[in-house]
Amino acid sequence: MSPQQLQKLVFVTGNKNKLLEVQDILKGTVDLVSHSLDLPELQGTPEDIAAEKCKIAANMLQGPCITEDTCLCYNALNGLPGPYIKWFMQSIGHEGLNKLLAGYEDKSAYALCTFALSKGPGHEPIVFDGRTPGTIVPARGPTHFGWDAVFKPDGFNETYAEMDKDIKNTISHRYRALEKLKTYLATQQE
Ligand SMILES: Nc1ncnc2c1ncn2[C@H]1C[C@H](O)[C@@H](COP(=O)(O)OP(=O)(O)OP(=O)(O)O)O1
Ligand SMILES: [Mg+2]
Repeated sequence: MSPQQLQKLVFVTGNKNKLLEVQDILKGTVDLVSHSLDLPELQGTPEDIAAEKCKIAANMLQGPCITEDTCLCYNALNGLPGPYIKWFMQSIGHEGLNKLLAGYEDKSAYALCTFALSKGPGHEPIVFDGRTPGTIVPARGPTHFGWDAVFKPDGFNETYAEMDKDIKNTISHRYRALEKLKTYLATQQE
């Protein structure tokens, strides 16, 4: 596809690292414009949170946009901390995220990414999710990106933080959700 044909999308997020990853994954397929806003997030299912966040962003921008919400879900805790991972991470850190599972044999978890796309104010957002299963481990690797250091995806020995970015970006929850978004965008262009 030539650069002129690239579809333009506005990604609203307050998180620089997320933006970098999404730019990397969509490179060559979508012309991504970023808009930094810290959007309010309701409580509820990951889908509801992502959709509502996108509605608010579309209203604020008065135009089409995408937003993303990330969850880290422990199987032993029926999916919690889930969408509240940001606050857990800020309050109890990597060690606390491990200690939460101290009373459980099952250390398995999944990373869940939910993108929402709104065609503009008044349009119901469309939601795309991606999941990567893994295990919660004591922190390993650089610690600058959230909980990446405590999540070891299944089939790998490294944590997300230790992995080569090029590999992470082909197996991550974010990559998987963006594949669905890309497929949807391609059908819109036919
Ligand atoms: N790939 C990732 N690996 C590790 N941590 C992540 C990843 N993506 C996001 N995080 C962190 C950042 C946040 O602490 C939390 C997700 O909360 P979330 O509300 O989705 O992000 P955010 O508030 O930083 O940005 P946004 O403005 O898009 O909502 O998980
Ligand atoms: Mg947020």
